[in-house]
Amino acid sequence: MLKFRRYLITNLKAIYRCQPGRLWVSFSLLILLMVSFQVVEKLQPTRNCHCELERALQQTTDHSQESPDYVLQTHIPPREDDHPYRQRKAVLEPAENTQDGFQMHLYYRQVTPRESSPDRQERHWAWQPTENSNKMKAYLSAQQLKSQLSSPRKATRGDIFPGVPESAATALGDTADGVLFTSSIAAEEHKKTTSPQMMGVTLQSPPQHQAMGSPPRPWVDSVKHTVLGTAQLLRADDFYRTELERGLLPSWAEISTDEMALGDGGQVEDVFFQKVCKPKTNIVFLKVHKSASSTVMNILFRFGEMHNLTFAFPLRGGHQLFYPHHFMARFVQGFSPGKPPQFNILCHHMRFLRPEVQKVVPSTAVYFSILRNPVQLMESSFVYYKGTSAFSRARSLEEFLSQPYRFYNPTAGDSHYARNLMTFDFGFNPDAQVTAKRVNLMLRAIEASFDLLLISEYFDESMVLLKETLCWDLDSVVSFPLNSRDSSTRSPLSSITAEKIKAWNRLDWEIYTHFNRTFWERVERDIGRERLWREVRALRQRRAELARTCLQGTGSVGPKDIKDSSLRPLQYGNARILGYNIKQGLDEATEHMCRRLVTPELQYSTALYKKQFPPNPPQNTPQRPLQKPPQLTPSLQGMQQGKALRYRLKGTRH
Ligand SMILES: Nc1ncnc2c1ncn2[C@@H]1O[C@H](COP(=O)(O)OS(=O)(=O)O)[C@@H](OP(=O)(O)O)[C@H]1O
Repeated sequence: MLKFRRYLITNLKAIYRCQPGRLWVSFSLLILLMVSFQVVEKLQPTRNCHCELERALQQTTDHSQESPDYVLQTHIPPREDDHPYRQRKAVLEPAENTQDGFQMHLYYRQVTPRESSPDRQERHWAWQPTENSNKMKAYLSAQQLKSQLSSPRKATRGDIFPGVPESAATALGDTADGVLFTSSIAAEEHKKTTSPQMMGVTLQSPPQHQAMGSPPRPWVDSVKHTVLGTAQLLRADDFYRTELERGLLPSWAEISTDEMALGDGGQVEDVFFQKVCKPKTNIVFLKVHKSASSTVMNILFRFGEMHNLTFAFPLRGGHQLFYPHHFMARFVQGFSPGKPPQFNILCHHMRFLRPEVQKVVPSTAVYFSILRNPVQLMESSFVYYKGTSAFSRARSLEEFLSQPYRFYNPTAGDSHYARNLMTFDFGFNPDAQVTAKRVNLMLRAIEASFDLLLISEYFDESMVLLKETLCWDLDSVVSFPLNSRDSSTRSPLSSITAEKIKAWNRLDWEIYTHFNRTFWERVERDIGRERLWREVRALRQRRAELARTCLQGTGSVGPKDIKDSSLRPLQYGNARILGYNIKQGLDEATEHMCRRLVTPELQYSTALYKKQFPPNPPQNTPQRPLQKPPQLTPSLQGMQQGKALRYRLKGTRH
């Protein structure tokens, strides 16, 4: 060995001594270097490589790859009798092939980043003379600044202006007649510490840019995010521990915002926050099944009605957007392909398909959805969708889970209720093979399309986060739980069953655990625990007050005990769905408010539909004979056509 080494070195030396030898060595080294680069490049994780993403996601969503029968039916014009139980068997038309192939870039938001949309332009905070302040809705007068800065309470940087980065706080101190302001350093800090969608922040943009897209409380975001790095991720059960226990939050978090009066009486809340953002009115809510989505929908209905917003209703006042088809813009009543997106709120059950949704709502829309722990979700789904092919023959959920493929046929048109229902509703293939890559792609795709994912187990916390994101007030997100089952139709689950459900719904489980984690990170970043807790408490107080004002008895009652039939929710499957009785003798305004809080989804939707599309007044001219209505299967008459059509919301003309 030693001999060989010596021999090699001697020979190499000889080679290196002559000119061609040196050239040969250099050339070899160059080749070696290039090969190394190739290898390193191959090892890099793929970033933004849409071709790769598309290929992989096509696998995730193209059902036909795994089962030739399991293809979409979106080319068939929607009919009244389209229903969840119909088989999705059809050949795709070429024009829709791309969408049904469901490529990654179609799921992602438009490639243009959010901040480059007109109302989300990235705007650095900068000095702004007071004379121009009419452009700026949120500013402190020099007087207010001085009085705040000279306050005896300012012990720490955080105490001066909660959430203001140090560089910005310095700028505040330096100014005599400037308004808000930060140095580019602060803007840089902010950039580093906020997500892309938080970047459209300004305190001095022209009014038309303030209308949307400026998330509230920019400085709070930036400081909190600085304080809690991503290394210190929160878990839900960790969340309510005090910051002292966790030792993470700065001292100013202790201060109630109520105490933070500035100068001549303006509050930080008022000065910094409430005027910075304007309520968002363009909204897409993906109504994921069995995840408290009807309660969220009620919130959207009330807000939309109160503010005269338009809803993207299913054709002819149906109650689902031809679910389980992937969403198509033409499923929406009043949609016309030539016109720009025109509806404010899209919130009926649909199977998400981003490019089609974009045709219906303006590009400024906030996209959000709500998730539920797949264990509870499946327990609920098993009872509610007991009539579906997968569940109807199983005597219990346990029996189903013991041998799922005895009952479950992935090619059945209603199979999605029995497996990975959330995955399905987000537009993906619920029967896809679970690989890390696929899961990762799916999560990234959801993240790219949705601004906010709420968690039904933390419903009140979710509502606080929602109101922050939408820049709504607390009252707008107060609700009573709707579509809840009576306890007699709930079954407790053993831990073994729970594990089986997680394994069977693995894709849903991945979605849920990921967004449960990001939910708490988001809360931490945007609100902070102290304020969250205060607002949750306020929300619960408000709900209790409303319950005392509006409801007979202590709360929800069984369907037989609901006296007003227009308030009786649809009873479905084996579930007994609870409802409410409202108090007698309320004044008109209170009755109007209370009724809306407890009106079930179908009735409310129908009433709003009639308001948006008033029926034609009767004419004297002879009517054309009505077309024979298509036949519905009995199980769907309530769902699609809406038994509720005969109901009327008191306080509306229809
Ligand atoms: N506020 C609140 N917090 C937590 N959970 C809530 C809330 N409101 C409704 N729910 C529960 O959500 C379940 C109904 O979900 P959906 O309304 O999405 O069902 S549906 O798909 O529209 O039929 C249903 O779950 P189950 O009772 O387990 O079936 C409701 O109890």
